[in-house]
Amino acid sequence: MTLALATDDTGGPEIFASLQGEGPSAGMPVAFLRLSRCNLACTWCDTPYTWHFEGDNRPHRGGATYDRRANQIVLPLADVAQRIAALGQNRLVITGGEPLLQGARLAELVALLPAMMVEIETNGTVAPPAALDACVSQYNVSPKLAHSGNPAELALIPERLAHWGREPRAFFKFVIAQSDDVEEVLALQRTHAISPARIFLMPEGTDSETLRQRESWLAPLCLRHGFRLSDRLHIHLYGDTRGT
Ligand SMILES: C[S@@+](CC[C@H](N)C(=O)[O-])C[C@H]1O[C@@H](n2cnc3c(N)ncnc32)[C@H](O)[C@@H]1O
Ligand SMILES: Nc1nc2[nH]cc(C(=O)O)c2c(=O)[nH]1
Ligand code: SF4
Ligand SMILES: [Mg+2]
Repeated sequence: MTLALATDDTGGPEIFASLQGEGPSAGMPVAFLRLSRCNLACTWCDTPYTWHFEGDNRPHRGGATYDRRANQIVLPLADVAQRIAALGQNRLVITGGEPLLQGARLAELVALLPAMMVEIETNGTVAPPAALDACVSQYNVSPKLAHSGNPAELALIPERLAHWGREPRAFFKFVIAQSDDVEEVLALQRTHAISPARIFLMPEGTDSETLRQRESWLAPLCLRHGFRLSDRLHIHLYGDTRGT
């Protein structure tokens, strides 16, 4: 059994140690595993190399294209597990791309790992299989608002959002580019009765200046609505660089 992984700048698998830069565990030292492929196509995605493969025009869900010859690495689960264990961390963040597209294989991967907390970054559109769900400590769910450019019927699936709303291990992390985007968050919060303490607003941006500027108007909005603010620590520390 194998996993399809994103590659770093050297062409190797994107498995690395870093500080979690976003959400409830920000600042924690963790191991990262970045998988390839996504079912959405956010206009501002900071990892388009995981899904926007060139050289093929076959249609793919969300308007992206999919190329079997793409720059992704397919590795046996045992090799992935060995590389993660070698990082010596006690917490693993699995991201992508959309990692739950390979959910069944992830369950097999976790079974090969030393005991670790497992955190999943997801766009919230794909259900985790029960075998994986049983090993997950935390879900960081980032539903995509209109400004992401995805059709709402693909990005905001009501029964999926209702599931995450009921899931106590799930935190919501909304990417915000303009203050108007928060109206959509408030509507989703009301519909799914989500406590504001489980909602993070995070500025869209891949450089410190943009993040700081957007945080200047996001902070008062968080105060007004009881939401939490997420910075993007890794951007300040390392810039928009693969493998960090
Ligand atoms: C690259 S995504 C991978 C996981 C999953 N596909 C998702 O969207 O949650 C990881 C996180 O980065 C966020 N993100 C991606 N591009 C961003 C950008 N330009 N500015 C701020 N956050 C961004 C996503 O919303 C998500 O929370
Ligand atoms: N340091 C760091 N923290 C992160 N938190 C979520 C990330 C992601 O891309 O899912 C990410 C990332 O790419 N790097
Ligand atoms: S859902 Fe996540 S990986 Fe997919 S395009 Fe959007 S931000 Fe990128
Ligand atoms: Mg990232």
